[in-house]
Amino acid sequence: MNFGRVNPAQTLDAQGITGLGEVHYNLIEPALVEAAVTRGEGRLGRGGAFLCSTGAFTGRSPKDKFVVRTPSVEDTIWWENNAPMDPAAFDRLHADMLEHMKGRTYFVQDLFAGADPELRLDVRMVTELAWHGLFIRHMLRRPERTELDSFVPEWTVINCPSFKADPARHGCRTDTVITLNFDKKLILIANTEYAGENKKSVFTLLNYILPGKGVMAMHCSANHAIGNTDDAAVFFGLSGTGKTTLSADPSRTLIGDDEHGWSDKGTFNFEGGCYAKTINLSPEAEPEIYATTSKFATVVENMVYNEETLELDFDDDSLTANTRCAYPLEYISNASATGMGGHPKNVIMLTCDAFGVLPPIARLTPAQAMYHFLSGFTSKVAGTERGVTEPQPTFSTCFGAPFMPRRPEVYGKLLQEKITSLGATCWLVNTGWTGGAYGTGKRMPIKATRALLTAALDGSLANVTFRKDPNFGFEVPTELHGVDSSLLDPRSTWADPAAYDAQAKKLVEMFANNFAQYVPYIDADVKAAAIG
Ligand SMILES: Nc1ncnc2c1ncn2[C@@H]1O[C@H](COP(=O)(O)OP(=O)(O)O)[C@@H](O)[C@H]1O
Ligand SMILES: C=C(OP(=O)(O)O)C(=O)O
Repeated sequence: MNFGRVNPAQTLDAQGITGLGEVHYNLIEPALVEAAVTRGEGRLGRGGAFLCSTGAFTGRSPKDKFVVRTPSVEDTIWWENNAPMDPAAFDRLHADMLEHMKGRTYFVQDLFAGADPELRLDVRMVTELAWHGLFIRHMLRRPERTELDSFVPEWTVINCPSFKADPARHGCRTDTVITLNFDKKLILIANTEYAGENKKSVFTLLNYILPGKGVMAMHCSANHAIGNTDDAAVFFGLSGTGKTTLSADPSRTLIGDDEHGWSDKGTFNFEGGCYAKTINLSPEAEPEIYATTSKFATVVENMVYNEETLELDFDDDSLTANTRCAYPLEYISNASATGMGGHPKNVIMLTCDAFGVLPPIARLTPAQAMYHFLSGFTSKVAGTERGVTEPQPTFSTCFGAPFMPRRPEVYGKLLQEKITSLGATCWLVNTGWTGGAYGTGKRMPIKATRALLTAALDGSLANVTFRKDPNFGFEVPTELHGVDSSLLDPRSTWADPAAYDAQAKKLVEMFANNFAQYVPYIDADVKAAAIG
């Protein structure tokens, strides 16, 4: 065994995981890159980035996710998105995985999940792939080397892509499984190489634990004004809607790109790194993210590259449209050193509207914000979810349904309390289509989205004229210097305004049908803000 830095009383043997071959504890980046290359998991790219392809397993599927039906969580889990698994089936899966793991090499990373020392979770990630170890070392928060001597993992995640589950024996739906057991404080991941599962499983866990402590857990990015942590903003959004792109704003300090908590003290990142989409990434529109793809140890996942020159092809989606790079936060020049900010002054909900109906930005009342938060109207974009090859309109509650194990109203009420008591301004931002639906219109120009967000965050947008939208009831700016005014009125961007009206009417009906499920659980003001 190769004992790297680890508390000797906390080896895997001490945790009852015995019989493995080599175990590498807490290797640092150069050693992980070397191990991954030596083991043939991928190759060194430009600048020392690590290039890997995960073949068939390039995305997530909601079918893979489970929470074990234990008495401690049964009444509080939202089974719809996290299917129940029988504890006995979990035990069989655990035993079979450990048997399969015998004699094989594993990589252990002991990490913190949560920048706030009072709320963080000490997590041990056990990965079969060296590059998964590298990925999660970028993505979670790295303890100081000295802190490892006393590190005691509270939760353990075992990720073994070479193990295939058996639905009949393990109580799952396919041979891929991601399952959380709150009694055993153990997460098992099998038969997927998608690196995103490593981070999203820990996210799901925190999304369960933190609301129990009165802390709002959010699928959002966050930043704050330079030199003023109190001027913070959060950007909710399902995968591919622009959390990473829009939070990496050179005029603001980046807190994080994907997972945050909102406590009595303010905002804090769960993570220590970013996981950006790289499909069609351009150095002009996103220079900082582009630059990370050739930095040392950045994990470049599923991108096609020239075998000789190692040049990355940003436009090639032949492996998947879910091409990614994972890098530590400090690779973005103006990232926060603490991962913490004040209470958000602005709450932004990013929606990728594939119908091309919603305006590029709208101001919401707190009740409208709650309505849109619970509705979560957006699109699944190509690639992240297996089988989704073009934008697929969806209502993903809390803008992150796959990761929210409690009932949506739990998150909704926490958010509503914070928005109303702290007086945050709320916005809905369409980063999806304009000028027509997907197929006829075009994607909202990033430049326009950025200009509108800059004006919303610096307060100047509040000074322009707003109109009330006849379909959705929210307020829409009619002009902003530097943004083509016609973009602000989506109806005028369509070649056929009558077709716009018909599509808007359909969307209003979709909102109403979807929202019926929340009506029994919500307050009168949110009911009054309902559309349709
Ligand atoms: N108007 C827009 N706003 C934000 N992103 C856009 C826009 N138009 C196109 N994009 C693209 O959409 C993708 C957004 O991905 P990303 O920011 O990683 O999403 P998330 O972090 O929410 O998963 C990027 O590839 C970005 O280039
Ligand atoms: C990593 C994912 O999402 P995001 O793009 O929001 O980070 C995911 O959904 O697998």
